[in-house]
Amino acid sequence: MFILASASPRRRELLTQIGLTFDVEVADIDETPQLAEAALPYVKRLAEHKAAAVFARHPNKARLVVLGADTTVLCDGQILGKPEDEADAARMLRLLSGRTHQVITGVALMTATACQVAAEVTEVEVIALTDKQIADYVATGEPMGKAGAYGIQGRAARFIPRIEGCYFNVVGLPLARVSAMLETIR
Ligand SMILES: Cc1cn([C@H]2C[C@H](O)[C@@H](COP(=O)(O)OP(=O)(O)OP(=O)(O)O)O2)c(=O)[nH]c1=O
Repeated sequence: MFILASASPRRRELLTQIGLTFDVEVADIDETPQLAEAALPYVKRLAEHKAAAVFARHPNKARLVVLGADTTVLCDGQILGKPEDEADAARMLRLLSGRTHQVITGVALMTATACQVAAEVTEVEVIALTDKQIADYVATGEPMGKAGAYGIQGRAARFIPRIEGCYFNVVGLPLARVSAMLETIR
């Protein structure tokens, strides 16, 4: 049995895109970074925590495979999670404006015998945004529920001239990496 431990509709769509069938269960864990925790260990810890929370719920673990993931944005040393409200979204977008940041997704694949954990980094360039562009974008509602307050797969595509690395990693799952991890257990 393969379970995606995530509430993210993007992750569901991405896994479906590569032809996988799976169940979905939401882990719902505390995503607060620890004091002075760096971004890579942070996303790996959360991915593993999400996978472990769902794994623990199942009595029959012998054939259970659970995938947990966490996406965060790192800009100028600051970890940007999902915005709390519209003002927070605008603050994040002002920070991202006119510079390159990293989108980091941690993934954890848990079975009864092992837990593989990895993190993938994609560099994302954002054009210089005007106050009006930021206000108009925030008003669409798209930033809510997304790390760094934008969706590259949505309207924010027009603010992103180039990326370096895996596109799907920015949307929420590094598909080639996840697929390679799954190959090792099949
Ligand atoms: C940067 C970026 C993030 N995102 C999304 C992917 C993730 O859903 C979200 C980051 O939040 P996460 O905490 O990684 O995931 P989630 O809360 O949506 O779901 P769960 O914790 O249950 O797995 O941001 C985009 O959709 N597009 C983007 O361009």
